[in-house]
Amino acid sequence: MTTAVQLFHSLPPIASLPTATVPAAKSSAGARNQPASLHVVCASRKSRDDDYHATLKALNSKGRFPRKSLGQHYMLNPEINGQLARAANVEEGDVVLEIGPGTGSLTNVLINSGATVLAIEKDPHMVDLVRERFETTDKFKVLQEDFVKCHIRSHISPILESRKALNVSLIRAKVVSNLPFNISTDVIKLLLPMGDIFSEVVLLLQEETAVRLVESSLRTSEYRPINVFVNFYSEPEYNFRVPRTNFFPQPNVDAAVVTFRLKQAPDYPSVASTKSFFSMVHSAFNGKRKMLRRSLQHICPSNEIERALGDAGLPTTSRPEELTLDDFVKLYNMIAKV
Ligand SMILES: C[S@@+](CC[C@H](N)C(=O)[O-])C[C@H]1O[C@@H](n2cnc3c(N)ncnc32)[C@H](O)[C@@H]1O
Repeated sequence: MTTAVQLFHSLPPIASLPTATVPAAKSSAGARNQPASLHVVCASRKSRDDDYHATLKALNSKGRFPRKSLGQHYMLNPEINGQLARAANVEEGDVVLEIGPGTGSLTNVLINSGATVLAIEKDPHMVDLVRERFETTDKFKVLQEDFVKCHIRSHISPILESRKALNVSLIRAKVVSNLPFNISTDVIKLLLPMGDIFSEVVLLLQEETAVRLVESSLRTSEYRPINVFVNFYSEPEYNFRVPRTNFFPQPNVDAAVVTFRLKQAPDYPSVASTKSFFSMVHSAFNGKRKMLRRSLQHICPSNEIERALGDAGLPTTSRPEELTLDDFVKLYNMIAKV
């Protein structure tokens, strides 16, 4: 088996690594392809922390080689970790959930920003690695669990409660993570409805996913129930693109940072039942080519659906990809029998 060290010797020296491009401030989604205002040299010459060599050294100390099945693409650029922390405005006293700390490069930045970090890591070897790395601080705890299966509320709530007992005004935690791409949709579905315990969710996602979640427009084939879901529970913002050259090993795709500012329950669109609302949205998209008056016939007769669409100011021939979140809410409130 190839070890990290063998691979390391087959890789180019740091000085020849490519340049990562990161805007200094949050950009609007539309600014994605404009020239960035700050050019950051990959594996910064100033900071050797968590650069290319340090990452390989850490992996080798445990005899580990990155596993594809665990989405192990480690961040080599400390500047991007800093940008992730800044996107969530991480500051002294914050409680941050990190999914998949890996070698702890982002964790280190979060702790140095003053946060207490709860990390959930599936790979037991990486759990050992970060546990040893941060053993001298009481601002770090790692649990060896599959995030998708763990009960995150029961882990975070006691930490927030203990803060309250100390009269600290912190009410909600933040999430900052460089995620394995293959669990990102599951993570988003789990976290976005938790606006009572999380204020911001900042994720490094596959770029295509980031664009689909934040920018998908009406009347395009990319517009899906997940877009209705994301806008129901949060205000998403595309922050910046992260070229694939910043990871080890290099993935086949670029990444991007997205911030989801979570709404709290009183700010959710008013529906009698979120469960039956999203069930209606899914039914509508199941018949993608169908008009709503047909695909939602199991909820109420088509003439009533036509009337409701008309009352909502929409054509009676509307299809799901033509409805905004507000349109779906209006339609649901007129036709659902909860
Ligand atoms: C993309 S790497 C990022 C590592 C580190 N955060 C970094 O920036 O270099 C993803 C990390 O998530 C871990 N991981 C993969 N699947 C996971 C899961 N279901 N639950 C928790 N952690 C997981 C991997 O072992 C790996 O450490």
